[in-house]
Amino acid sequence: MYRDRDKEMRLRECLGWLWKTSKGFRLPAVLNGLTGILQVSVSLCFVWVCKYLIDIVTRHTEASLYTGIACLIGCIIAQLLLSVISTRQGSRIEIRFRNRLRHQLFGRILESRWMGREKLHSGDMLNRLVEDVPVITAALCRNIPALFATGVQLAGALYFLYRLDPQLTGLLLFITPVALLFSKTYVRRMRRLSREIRTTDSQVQSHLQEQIQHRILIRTLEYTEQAEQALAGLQADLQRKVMRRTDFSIFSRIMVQTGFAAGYATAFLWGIFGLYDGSVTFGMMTAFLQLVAQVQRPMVELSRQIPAFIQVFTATERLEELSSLSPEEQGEAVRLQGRLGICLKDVDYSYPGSSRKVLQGFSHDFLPGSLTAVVGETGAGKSTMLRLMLALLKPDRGSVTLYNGKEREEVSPLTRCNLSYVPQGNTLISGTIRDNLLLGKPEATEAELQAALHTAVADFVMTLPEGLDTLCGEQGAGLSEGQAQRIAIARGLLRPGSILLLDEPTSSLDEETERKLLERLSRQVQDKTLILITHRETIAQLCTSAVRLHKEDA
Ligand SMILES: Nc1ncnc2c1ncn2[C@@H]1O[C@H](COP(=O)(O)OP(=O)(O)OP(=O)(O)O)[C@@H](O)[C@H]1O
Repeated sequence: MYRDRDKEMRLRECLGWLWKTSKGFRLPAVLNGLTGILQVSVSLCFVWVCKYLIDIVTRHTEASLYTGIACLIGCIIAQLLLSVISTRQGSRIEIRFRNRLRHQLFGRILESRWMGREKLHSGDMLNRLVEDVPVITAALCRNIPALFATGVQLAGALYFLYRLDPQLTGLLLFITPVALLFSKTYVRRMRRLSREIRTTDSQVQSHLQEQIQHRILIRTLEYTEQAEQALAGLQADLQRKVMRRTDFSIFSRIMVQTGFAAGYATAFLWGIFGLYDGSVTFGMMTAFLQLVAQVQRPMVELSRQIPAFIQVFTATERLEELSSLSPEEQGEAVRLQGRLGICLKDVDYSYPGSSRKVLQGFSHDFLPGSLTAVVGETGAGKSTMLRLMLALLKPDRGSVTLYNGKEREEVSPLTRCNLSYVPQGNTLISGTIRDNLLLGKPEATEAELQAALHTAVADFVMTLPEGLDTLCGEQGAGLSEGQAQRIAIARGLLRPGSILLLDEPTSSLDEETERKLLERLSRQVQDKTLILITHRETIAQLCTSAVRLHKEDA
């Protein structure tokens, strides 16, 4: 009982989501459906004109043969034109809808709240954007409008056939077991199989993405063979599941198509005997055969489309999960003027699902214009503290406040514009060094770029043959760790925020470069408040103050 109710609810939710998501594309899709209906009407006219012409030439009807031929040519031209219009129109709506949906979901992923850990693997998210979005858009822009046209074609052909021979129509309907495809058991089983396939497909993509991204590491760990074996295992699982669904749909389709074949044979024999005893004209016989094809084509189409429609529900569930990722607070950025301080007061924080308090009753006031070193053993909560300042995480208790001489503002995603963050490790993106720097300040001048590079002790960039236009690969490939780190610091310096957060900025630098960096930062960045995480006491001593975090604080 419960499972049924649950499923029905989910189905309704899926339809609701599809309805909401297709806003702005429903009217064009309906218009495309109408073009399809028009196409169907013309093809039924064509059948009627054929019968009419044959009846004229076999002297069963008296009328103008030339008018009939003109109508026949008219039908053929109209069919061609409508087919061109509907294909063009369909693909235009579909690509626009696909782009919009992907754009919306991409935005939602980028804006979603981060709880210290991603809910879904990035490969899985990518798989949903690449594979599930087209399933939805094809269904809404092409398959559903085509389904309406198919329904009209079926109804029209059945009506026409009924007018010619009610008994044959009844017999055809009885023989075709299309209802099988609508049965609850069929739909339920198909949905389960589709869901399993999509989940495994995501696992394959996640595996591929992760192993390709870390292929050098994989090679150095001599893990290549195992990585390939793991892929083979996942792919074998995917293949098994796909074949299970294929076998199931072949079985259902064979049942339906056997009915169709029997229907065609029945209509043919019916006509033959009718012709023999004179109750059927040649025109009627031609119409019979054409109409049976017109009834069968939509039914075969329907039986082919149903598994695709069931996949729409699986895709909807997967995309709905992306679109329901809760977004961060949206609104106008709150920028505070002048030098800023940031004050943490009685802050407690534990990551979701963990009882361990990473910070407990932590208080410190990072004064405006100060240069503070945050030191502490690994795992003491240094990076967590920066994440709280950036409002990526929210304290369980206590407050984190930004202030200047006049205003105080609790940190939120809207105050993030006041902070500039240089995370640990290599964070360069593929493109030129200039592209990377401009991420910090898109309108920065050449002089500003060079000044930032100088402060970050990254003057080496200007000595490279291509200078600022030197290309670097993903994650700064082509540069040393220490070079990439300094370019990332220069990018952070360009950002307009008044507080600069540096998470272990000197981990890949030699002592001399490290000292130079610190000197330049303290001399040339006097309008900013600097907070830097370090493991080195020598660096801490160069700062104006130091905060020490201990694991036992937890
Ligand atoms: N996303 C997360 N989910 C759950 N626990 C986490 C998460 N990130 C960090 N932790 C835990 O929180 C604690 C503090 O981590 P944090 O990264 O803040 O330490 P850290 O002092 O910056 O360490 P390090 O010097 O090694 O960078 C650690 O025990 C870590 O296991």
